[in-house]
Amino acid sequence: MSEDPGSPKPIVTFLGPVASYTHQATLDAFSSSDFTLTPVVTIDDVFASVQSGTSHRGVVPFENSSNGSVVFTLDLFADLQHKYPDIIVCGESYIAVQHCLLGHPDSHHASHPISVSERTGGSRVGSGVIESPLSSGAVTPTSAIPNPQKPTARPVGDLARIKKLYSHPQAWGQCKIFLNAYLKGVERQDVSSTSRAAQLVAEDLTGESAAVSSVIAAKIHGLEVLARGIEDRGDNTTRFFVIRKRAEAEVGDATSVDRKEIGKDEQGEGDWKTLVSFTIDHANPGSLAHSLAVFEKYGLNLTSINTRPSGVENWNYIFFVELKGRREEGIEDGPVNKALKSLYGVCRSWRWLGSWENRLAR
Ligand SMILES: O=C(O)C(=O)C[C@]1(C(=O)O)C=C[C@@H](O)C=C1
Repeated sequence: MSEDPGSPKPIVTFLGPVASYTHQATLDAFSSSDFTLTPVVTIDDVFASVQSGTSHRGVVPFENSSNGSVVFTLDLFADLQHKYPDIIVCGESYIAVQHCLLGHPDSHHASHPISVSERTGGSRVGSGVIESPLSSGAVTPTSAIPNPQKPTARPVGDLARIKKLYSHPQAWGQCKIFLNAYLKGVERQDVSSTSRAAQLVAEDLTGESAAVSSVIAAKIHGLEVLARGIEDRGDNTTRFFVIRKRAEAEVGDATSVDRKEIGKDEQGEGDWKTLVSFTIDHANPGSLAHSLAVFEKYGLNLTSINTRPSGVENWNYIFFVELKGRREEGIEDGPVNKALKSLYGVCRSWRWLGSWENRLAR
């Protein structure tokens, strides 16, 4: 991007504070010399800043390879309160997520020893010796679970002093084996991001709390890495979306669209992805099948499907499909455009949520 020294750099907001994984994704997608990278507290704040035009782009987590969808983000795309009608996806970024357990050094807590009797969970001892998870209840084979999964990471010190864990809810689900083996029964507090968790632990001078966070957050907050690589799978990866505000000319829902403006797909459908949400008449047998068949009809490969509550009626849903292909503005034809036009006949409402370059195809 060319820089005019006279004009301020465009703002990109991301789920902060700094050192969150979303921050890493933002640095992957935007150069800090061309953009002002601004942390905000919640994913909602990212959407709000882009919708209001305060920021040029936003970066939000969307999906983790082992723990699935980030439901907060899906709900913001579902937009049941009609707060974010113009938000669309315009890019993606994949970040390898290696979680660490961060805390204060053991010596910090030397004057507050905790006895074994204070422990719960079987794998924690207070002597400074790390009990092997292989001998803890968490990984003992039973007839129901003859081959329990064992953590590959081991703590570098005694975790017996840890009474409270902080992290983003997505992280718990990515570190189940380690947490179950070494910190079973320890109270968990959900916070807005993993870097916020590290910040809170740094502020807690009792030394009794720990965060599931990144090694970068450890450095920034002066915390010790008590265990490294505690995620269940070595290939743990989170996908992030870059979002922007739809321009006036860009239309994309069944209620407001001028159908002539629906654009055209270019060559190389596989190099692009598109996100669409739609709702159906749940009382009508086949309405979901017919909606999905529209994509098949135009040869579009669906790569994922998600649902969230519709907010209208219990057990009614808003469906999200991701497909390979691109919708472009101002051009008449193309399979994505045709599929979207055909959706009018079969679903209740739909919304185009963006088309972007497929980073996995590079
Ligand atoms: O908490 C962070 O650091 C984030 O950027 C959020 C988030 C997520 O929501 O998935 C991002 C990556 C990890 O999967 C865990 C948490």
